[in-house]
Amino acid sequence: MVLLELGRSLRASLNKLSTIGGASEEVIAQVLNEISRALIESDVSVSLVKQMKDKIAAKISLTSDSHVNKKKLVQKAVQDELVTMLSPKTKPYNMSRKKTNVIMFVGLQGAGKTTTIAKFAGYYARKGWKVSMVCCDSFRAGAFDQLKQNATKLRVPFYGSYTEADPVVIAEKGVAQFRKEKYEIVLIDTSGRHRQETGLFEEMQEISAAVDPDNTVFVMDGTQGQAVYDQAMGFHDAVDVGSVIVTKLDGHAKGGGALSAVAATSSPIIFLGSGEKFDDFEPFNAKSFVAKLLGFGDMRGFMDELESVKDKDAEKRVQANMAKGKFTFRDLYTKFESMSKMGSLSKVMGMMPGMSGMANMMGGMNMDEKFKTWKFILDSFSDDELDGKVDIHTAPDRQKRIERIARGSGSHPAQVEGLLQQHKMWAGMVSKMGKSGLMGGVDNKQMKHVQEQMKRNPAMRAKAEEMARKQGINPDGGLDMASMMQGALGGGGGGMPDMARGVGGGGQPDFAALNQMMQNMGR
Ligand SMILES: Nc1nc2c(ncn2[C@@H]2O[C@H](COP(=O)(O)OP(=O)(O)OP(=O)(O)O)[C@@H](O)[C@H]2O)c(=O)[nH]1
Repeated sequence: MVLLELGRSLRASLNKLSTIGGASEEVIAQVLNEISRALIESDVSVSLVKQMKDKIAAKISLTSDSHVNKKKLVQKAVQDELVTMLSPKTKPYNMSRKKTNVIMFVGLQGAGKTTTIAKFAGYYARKGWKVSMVCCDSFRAGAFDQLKQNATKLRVPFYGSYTEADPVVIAEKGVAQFRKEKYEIVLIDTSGRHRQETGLFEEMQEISAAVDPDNTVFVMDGTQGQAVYDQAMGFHDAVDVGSVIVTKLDGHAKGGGALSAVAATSSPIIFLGSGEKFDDFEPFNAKSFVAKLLGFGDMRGFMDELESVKDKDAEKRVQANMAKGKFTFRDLYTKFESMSKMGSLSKVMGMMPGMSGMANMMGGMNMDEKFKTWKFILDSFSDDELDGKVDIHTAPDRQKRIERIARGSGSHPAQVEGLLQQHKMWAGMVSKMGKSGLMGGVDNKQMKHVQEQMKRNPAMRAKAEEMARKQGINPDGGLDMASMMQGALGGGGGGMPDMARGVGGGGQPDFAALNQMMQNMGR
């Protein structure tokens, strides 16, 4: 995830609250100082950090009740203040599937516009939108070739010209063509300049007047930290900037400053770029971002993402199977497909409670490659094997089948064996949960009942919070308890596949405790 260093420092500071026996005044002061230092190192303005620290300290001192868990209080206050600091005041443009959404990208030279357009195109194309690109950068030789190359890789149609020098003409023609062909998204790449100069702004204004974009996205280089504030304001004043994408946040020390500075301009940040690859791109939402930064996972973001990419019919089949305690190889394939549509695996894992640390730890280890290999392997299964009509785990000709699958998928039999072992583990978990009735999910009425019960019964709530923590879910992470339970249980309402906890050998869910709890809740 982006801002690895900052996240690590913040988490390490907050963890001190439990490791240095209790949360005395001194420990809290020390933690707040460390948090402030980490933010300043990430180039967040000193006065902003000071304001934030004062607010957190005030919130903590207001609570005189000695029974209140101070660690929780500090965590919640830090989380809330970071969210406030990073929350842009304006709402971003919401794309509609019923029209052609024309989106113009502007920014200084080298900020990453062309790369970002490709990432943006890939992100929406994966979700099934009809996306196209227009290259109006006639200033930089090679810009059209770069866009063309990206578009070809992504299999997205593009428009541009080697001979036409007027970017306005290119923009008009390109947009007209894709409107006629009923594309849902047209992305316009404009040229950048070294500095904010009149020529750049005039050209942007002319293109804008010619194509009347639904949204103008300002792409800015996050490595400049706080300094981006002036740049953002400059563009904001020159063209009607509707949203911002901050790039190059991969491990860069000044990322925190760039984000807080953009938020201070009231422009909504919509995506963050964190590398040169198309997958190094994630939607920005202050709450989810902070939850991930502090290592709490982002269940809501995960659920929203999963919801937006999944094949509804296939997921229904998986849910029905899982409710019966069944988990076939085809179900596994469906889960892989949904997850790979969400982007790189390390990103997906970063969204899962309790998994963000592991995603970071994985660092160089390429889980995405492993995932891809597993998909190729599953592609070489027969229909009967995928649907469990032939149980490959127990088939008398198991070894022969493994060898056939390995040949078909260009992999090693040991890799096929590895996948079989993983499947066995996940299927075992699903079977246990199916038997205990937990995989059927929890409907809204039951959820309401649970919520009511929790309100009336603090002991039950405390137990639920403890349970959620055991499942790696942060009860203070902005989710209500009922949704958290749903997350913890997996499956319910088409939520998180419980197998997620098994990826990479994570802990097993606490079935006994879950069962006990559901019984307590009157199920
Ligand atoms: N590390 C990193 N590099 C990035 C990111 N986004 C873009 N880049 C790199 O930044 C350089 C410039 O990116 P471009 O997309 O060509 O920038 P541009 O804004 O289109 O440039 P002009 O067309 O000259 O205005 C390229 O080498 C990209 O690979 C990012 O998020 N992280």
